[in-house]
Amino acid sequence: SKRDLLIFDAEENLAVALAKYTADISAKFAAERGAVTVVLSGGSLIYALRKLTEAPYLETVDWSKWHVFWVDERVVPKDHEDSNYKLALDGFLSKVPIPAGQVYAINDALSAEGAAEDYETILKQLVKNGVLAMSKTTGFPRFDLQLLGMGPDGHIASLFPGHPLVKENKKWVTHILDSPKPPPQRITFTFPVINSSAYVAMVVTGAGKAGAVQKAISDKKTSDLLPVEMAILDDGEFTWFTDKEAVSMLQN
Ligand SMILES: O=C1O[C@H](COP(=O)(O)O)[C@@H](O)[C@H](O)[C@H]1O
Repeated sequence: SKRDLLIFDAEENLAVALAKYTADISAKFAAERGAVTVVLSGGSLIYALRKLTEAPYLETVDWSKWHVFWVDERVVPKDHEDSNYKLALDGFLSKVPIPAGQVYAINDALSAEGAAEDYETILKQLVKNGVLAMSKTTGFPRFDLQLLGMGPDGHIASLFPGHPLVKENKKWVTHILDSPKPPPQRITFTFPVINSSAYVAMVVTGAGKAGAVQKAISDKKTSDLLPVEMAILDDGEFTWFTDKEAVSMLQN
């Protein structure tokens, strides 16, 4: 597993580089597999994807090959202000021509537990269809690219510091009823799924996240690992996309 730390002078430059990175990975998997499985988080990540909706990528990316998933979702109606689906639809998905049937939103009519089970069933069907790859070593699905953000507390997806869900090692998708960040009811991919990915971009900007970035990037590991420190890919490339503010607490 390879890890890279990219630091940009300005968020604008980060967004430009993130678009090229995503387009290159998209071209690789479209050619190799005929499908590109892309996982989105909610939060600030969606704004950072804005350059993909402009020239040249709007025309050059083969959007027809994209299959879009969420690493986590709040259990609210799809048109609710807290919905990660709505955030991505408004800021990204409505601006690129991905076939609607290849955008896998949660079933918002179900309970959190039901929605997590339903989402895992959809993933298993896509493995059977050959759209979604499986990791030969972990036995979990292997997404081509996960585009993720991190909260100031070091949480990723809806996997929060000190929460028992960070230890889930059987389910692909699980649910949480007591998220410390509202809204409380969510579904989330588990660590084995995140860590089976081929590529992960961890997109983190702003001074408010500098403490978690410092802890995550430090060589000195303590037993109280932040969720972002538990994102260790089995066989993939993990790239931090950061700005100066986010790395302002690093020593070198
Ligand atoms: O609640 C959530 O927060 C994280 C981090 O969001 P950010 O705005 O601080 O980048 C996000 O990655 C996750 O998908 C979302 O549900």
